[in-house]
Amino acid sequence: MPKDEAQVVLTADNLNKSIQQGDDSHQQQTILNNLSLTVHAGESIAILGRSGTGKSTLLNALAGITPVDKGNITFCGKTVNQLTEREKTLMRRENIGYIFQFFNLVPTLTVKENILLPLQLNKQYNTADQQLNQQLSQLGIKRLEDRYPQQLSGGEQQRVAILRALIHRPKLILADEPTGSLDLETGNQVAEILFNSVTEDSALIVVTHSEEIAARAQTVYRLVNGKLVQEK
Ligand SMILES: Nc1ncnc2c1ncn2[C@@H]1O[C@H](COP(=O)(O)OP(=O)(O)OP(=O)(O)O)[C@@H](O)[C@H]1O
Repeated sequence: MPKDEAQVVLTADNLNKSIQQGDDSHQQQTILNNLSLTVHAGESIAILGRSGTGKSTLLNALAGITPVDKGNITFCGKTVNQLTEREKTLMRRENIGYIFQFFNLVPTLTVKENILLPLQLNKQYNTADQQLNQQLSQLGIKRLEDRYPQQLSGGEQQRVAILRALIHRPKLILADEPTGSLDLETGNQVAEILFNSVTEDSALIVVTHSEEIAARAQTVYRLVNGKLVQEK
């Protein structure tokens, strides 16, 4: 289906976000500058950009984690800015799979428990076990399923975080440098799983420094001076 005819999953209209620089409250750094974005169902988007330009801030804003100073975000027909914190938590839990740059695994849960957590929180019956076992094996972490996060390397934690973000088949997957801690081969396997998980009802936004990962995406933007410049 042509992109323009597909259902819209998320729109961001004229987002503005500045942060205070250092201790001087008069010095502001503009991170998002009238940034707009439309995400269609079935779409995969890569966002490139230099370190510190605000890519993680943008993902956090889209997920309703970081408030913006001005602008509107609509997700699944709801205006995110108007939701209560509780409603935003539920929205993320049910409809967003977020792969954080620093993984954010729950230290007291095993690998398998971490991955299954979204299903448990959503009171969803686990119908994904066979597929999960296959993905754990594919990513070389099946043998680690009973370990705790602190017993894993960074790259192993990253793979757990990826499977956890996908388990509840979210409408929107937000991935912040999902292959940053992985070798080339494992990174490619992860990218395969990530891009294959986009269905005609869901979408993926991946922040990456890797041109190879970006090349897999349908749409590529670069974040420059607080705005998204389309490259593909
Ligand atoms: N909690 C915070 N408080 C103050 N400034 C912050 C905070 N988080 C990020 N920043 C600043 O906001 C800017 C954007 O940071 P962000 O993490 O969004 O960039 P990024 O493009 O994701 O970087 P990287 O590619 O290095 O991960 C940076 O200048 C950073 O120092």
